[in-house]
Amino acid sequence: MTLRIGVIGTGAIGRDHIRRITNDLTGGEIVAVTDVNAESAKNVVSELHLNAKIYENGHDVIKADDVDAIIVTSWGPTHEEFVLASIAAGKPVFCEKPLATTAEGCKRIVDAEVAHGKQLVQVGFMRRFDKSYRQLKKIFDEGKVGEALVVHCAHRNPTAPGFSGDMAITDSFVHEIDVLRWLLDDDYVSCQVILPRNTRFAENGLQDPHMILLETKKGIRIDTEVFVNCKYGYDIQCQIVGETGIANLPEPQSVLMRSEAKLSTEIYVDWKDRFIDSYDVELQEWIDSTVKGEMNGPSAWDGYVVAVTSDACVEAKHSGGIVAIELPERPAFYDQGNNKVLIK
Ligand SMILES: NC(=O)c1ccc[n+]([C@@H]2O[C@H](COP(=O)([O-])OP(=O)(O)OC[C@H]3O[C@@H](n4cnc5c(N)ncnc54)[C@H](O)[C@@H]3O)[C@@H](O)[C@H]2O)c1
Ligand SMILES: O[C@H]1[C@H](O)[C@@H](O)[C@H](O)[C@@H](O)[C@H]1O
Repeated sequence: MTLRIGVIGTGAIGRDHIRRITNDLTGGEIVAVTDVNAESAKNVVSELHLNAKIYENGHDVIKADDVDAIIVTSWGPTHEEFVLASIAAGKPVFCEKPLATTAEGCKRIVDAEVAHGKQLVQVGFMRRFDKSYRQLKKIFDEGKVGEALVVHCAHRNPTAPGFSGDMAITDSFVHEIDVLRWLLDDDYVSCQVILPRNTRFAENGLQDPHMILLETKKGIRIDTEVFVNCKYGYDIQCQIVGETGIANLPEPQSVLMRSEAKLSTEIYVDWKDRFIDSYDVELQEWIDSTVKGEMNGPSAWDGYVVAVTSDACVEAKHSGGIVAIELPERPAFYDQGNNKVLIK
């Protein structure tokens, strides 16, 4: 069976997902697209040679009889509305992060999904599908470094065009919030944000870098340097310090060069290149599981937890204090074990 997919938002990542589903993946076909910028939707259809209908708006895509599942890749503030409409229509929906821009919005989605009675929502936290994170999780789960005590991370972008306010937390650090609780099988209880000396390359009054500290239920301490104008490249680091050893996130594979009196390897500069395989795996698994009527990726509950944690980090940044992270009890609905990504 081919999954007939409607895409809402044909900007950077929407177009990229359409391209991979059309050219690289199997089992899915883009049959409907829309964008508030009609020209963008038209260009995607013609440039990628899609056999897809262009709709006036997202709600018409969701309602279309020949659309089995939805991908939401519009701007963050529009996600909640389209995800709620997809649940109301009983259609599976893959929503890029953020699930909603507020924790309350994410909770409304969780409540709607629970009331619907079947998991329909997957959130686009692609690091869980990254080969290197999966290798790290496998080593950790096999007990090769013992129980985790401390985790050191870095999230570095070369530049941050369009960033303002707290986006280093709400747009970038959200990936660590998601992937670390998945990696460690734990949840957060508190956070603190330390503001180091600012780089002269930070624009629009941005603070850069941030040092973000998280404490988990099991007592693991996590420190992350989020540095979005680091200049030298796109660099994601993660090191688990365990009771019996240390496990590092593998570096992306790259040719080791001896040239001009230097031993060197390249560093990616674009997150799209660093995570290209992860997006492929993420969407292939989403298509495959959706066709089987399952939902295996990051759930609406995971999207909600990220939003609550990210709000707490923003509060901690502005207050300078340690902020408690409080979550309601996870609904039993999400305990069914079908929202765990299987490790390959
Ligand atoms: N998982 C990741 O690593 C990752 C990476 C990049 C972006 N994202 C997320 O994906 C989303 C899109 O990001 P982007 O970089 O593609 O942005 P973008 O601005 O390039 O594209 C967004 C598109 O949505 C369209 N749009 C906005 N409102 C709409 C509406 N109501 N209906 C239809 N179309 C609408 C815009 O016209 C634009 O073409 C963001 O939420 C972003 O955080 C996730
Ligand atoms: O910091 C960037 C992240 O590393 C990417 O994965 C994208 O989410 C991008 O939107 C962020 O700006």
